[in-house]
Amino acid sequence: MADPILELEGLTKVYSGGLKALDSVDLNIRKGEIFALLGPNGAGKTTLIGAVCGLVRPTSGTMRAFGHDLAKDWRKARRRIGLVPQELATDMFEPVEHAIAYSRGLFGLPPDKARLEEVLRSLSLWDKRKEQIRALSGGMKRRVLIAKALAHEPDLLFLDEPTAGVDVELRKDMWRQIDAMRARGVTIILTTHYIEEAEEMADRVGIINKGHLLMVDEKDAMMKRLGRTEAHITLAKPMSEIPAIIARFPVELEREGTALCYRGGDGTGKGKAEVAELTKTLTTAGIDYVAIDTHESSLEDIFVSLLGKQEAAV
Ligand SMILES: Nc1ncnc2c1ncn2[C@@H]1O[C@H](COP(=O)(O)OP(=O)(O)OP(=O)(O)O)[C@@H](O)[C@H]1O
Repeated sequence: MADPILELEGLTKVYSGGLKALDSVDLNIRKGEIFALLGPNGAGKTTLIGAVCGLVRPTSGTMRAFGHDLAKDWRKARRRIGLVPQELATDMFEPVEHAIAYSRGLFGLPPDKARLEEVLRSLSLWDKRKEQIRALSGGMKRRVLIAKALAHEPDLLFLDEPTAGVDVELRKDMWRQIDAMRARGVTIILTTHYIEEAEEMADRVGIINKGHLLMVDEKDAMMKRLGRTEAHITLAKPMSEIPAIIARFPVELEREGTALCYRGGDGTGKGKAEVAELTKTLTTAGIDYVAIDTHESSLEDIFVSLLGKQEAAV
């Protein structure tokens, strides 16, 4: 793999109560990518981030970041890693700019006014810099969290559920921020429940459930490999069997012969073209239909179907 900046091998975490939150996770993160870790509640996302950021002690496995073994050389690597946690654990009475300058200081970096201004401006916090954090809206507090993580100029940034509970406007704004960070060369790992978010922004996606990393792939390849087109064609008259003229299409009769269901394609638009051909064939054969409902599968469908398969396998 080109330039892995984070390498996890066999990463396992068993909490003291015996719960296995991570089960032998292998993962390489490439320089400059946006990697989305998708998984339901309790999948192990926060535990994985915590392990890399030194907040959770792994039970076994190895972690290397920027070529340093995190178990031995943690400090050197940690300087280059930023974390935007889910919740603000900071002094709410502090003015915004102090909180951010302090975060930078924690990493032993000298104060840098220009950098502070740049971070504040890029997150639209400049006008709020003198305000106490507690006086800010929820969305603005989120921005403070990001600003704190950016203050020490990390090369690898973890965002744990960056947009959970924020409104649509702010979510879009956050996406833009994340894009801008990537443009500056920051590698980004984000966890999310919002599949839309992964679909919109990520280069690669990892799906995790019950501590198992079920799949890691380029987002586009995943969509192509697992994407499907589904079309429901409501017929003018019910059928008792599939006519030979359309037997070559992947169709089934549904709703007591009143609808034809096409399931095929590969997430590249091939399915849509095939549905168009199917309807043309029906028309030519004099088979009337009254409605067509087409659905291209999304990352969400892929996610739900993968998790369903895992449930079935347990
Ligand atoms: N300190 C802890 N002690 C014991 N169990 C824990 C601890 N922290 C997390 N867990 C458990 O480990 C599992 C994974 O939790 P984790 O927070 O990593 O999941 P997550 O994917 O981040 O979930 P969410 O999306 O809800 O934040 C869960 O079953 C959780 O209850």
